[in-house]
Amino acid sequence: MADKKIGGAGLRGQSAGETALCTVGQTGSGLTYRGFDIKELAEKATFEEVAYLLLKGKLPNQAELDAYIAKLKSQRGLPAALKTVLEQIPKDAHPMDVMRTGASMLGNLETEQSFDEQQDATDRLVAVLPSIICYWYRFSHEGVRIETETDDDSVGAHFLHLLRGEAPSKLHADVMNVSLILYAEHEFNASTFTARVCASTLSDIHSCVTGAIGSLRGPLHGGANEAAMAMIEDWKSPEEAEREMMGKLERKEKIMGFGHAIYRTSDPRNEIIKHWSEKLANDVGDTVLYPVSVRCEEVMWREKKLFCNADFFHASAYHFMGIPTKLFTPIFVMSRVTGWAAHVFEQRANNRIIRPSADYTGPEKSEWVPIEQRD
Ligand SMILES: CC(=O)SCCNC(=O)CCNC(=O)[C@H](O)C(C)(C)COP(=O)(O)OP(=O)(O)OC[C@H]1O[C@@H](n2cnc3c(N)ncnc32)[C@H](O)[C@@H]1OP(=O)(O)O
Ligand SMILES: O=C([O-])CC(=O)C(=O)O
Repeated sequence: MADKKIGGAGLRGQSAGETALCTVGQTGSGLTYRGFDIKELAEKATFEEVAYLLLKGKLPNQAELDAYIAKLKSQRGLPAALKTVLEQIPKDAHPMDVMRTGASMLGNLETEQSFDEQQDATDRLVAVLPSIICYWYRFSHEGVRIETETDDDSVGAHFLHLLRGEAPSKLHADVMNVSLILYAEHEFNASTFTARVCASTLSDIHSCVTGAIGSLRGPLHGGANEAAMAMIEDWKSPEEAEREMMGKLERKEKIMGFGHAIYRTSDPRNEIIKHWSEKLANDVGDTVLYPVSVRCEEVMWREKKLFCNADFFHASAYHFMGIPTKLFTPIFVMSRVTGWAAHVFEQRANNRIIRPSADYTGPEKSEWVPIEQRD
């Protein structure tokens, strides 16, 4: 891993623009949002403060934060036409596809008419994405049409409340808060880059976010938390986990939740979410899933010097809170929408259409053959 070749495939190691939002791996394994270390934010901030920091450029004072939270709380309702669309989506649809459709439909109903509306359009998205996924989930799985307004101040507690029909415990609300902070922003990752490419054509914010959701969905990116859970959920002991992991490595399978395009020795988010996963394991009296996860981490480091990324211990943490596996990646969306939008604002403020070149590998000259003479 240490002598990884930079450049070439995947644009790795190449700068594709400037950002004042985030540094990834600059100080070894560090992560900062607008200069604030992720560890400090995870310990001291609320997700709403972090969202404000990313979107509005500074930490809010108390009055600003109160007003921001009040605004988000007032915008959780779903337009009737959006509810109708969500009710058409089948139960077996992937929730990320529901998020994608929800963001896109909102763009039809509440179109961003000018870039002056970008902050308001983003606040609306942050407020309403939990409503979109929970409305669809509860309707398709339980046949109920839920009210999407709650009294919870935080996005995380609000999401759990909608999902379960009751306010969460303080522990669960705290874990959601940290989780949303950890997932909020990560420089030029694939989904954010998607959003910036879309923004560079001067497209609307809903198109940028809809495209970004599509990029986040894949198992090499945000979908890894769900894929990691699918892998570990059947393993009944650390010994079984070790055997299975060794088999996967021998077969040269990719193991989801490990490795990173930028970090080389660790992902700073892992230590934080792992700590919360352990707390939740103790809370629910788990003696299997957490030790299995820890063994996976040990085996991957021992065998391949590959480390857990942000997604791996998110799997067990969400599972301990009773969140259905297929809703894991939509939670990532609820958080990362703040980073995506902040990058869209940045792109718009200093825009040039993103249009790289390609190295051509096709034929030099092709002969035209009339259709009736073709093989
Ligand atoms: C929030 C996030 O999006 S974090 C990322 C979430 N994604 C995952 O967890 C999916 C699993 N991980 C991966 O597929 C990769 O590590 C990625 C996509 C994250 C990064 O990809 P790259 O930058 O191409 O990885 P990198 O160049 O460091 O890989 C080096 C070698 O390690 C291998 N490797 C990297 N990750 C893994 C893994 N999880 N399991 C097995 N082997 C791996 C690669 O196959 C490569 O081997 P090779 O040179 O023989 O092909
Ligand atoms: O930066 C990346 O490539 C992926 C990642 O960890 C993230 O988007 O949070």
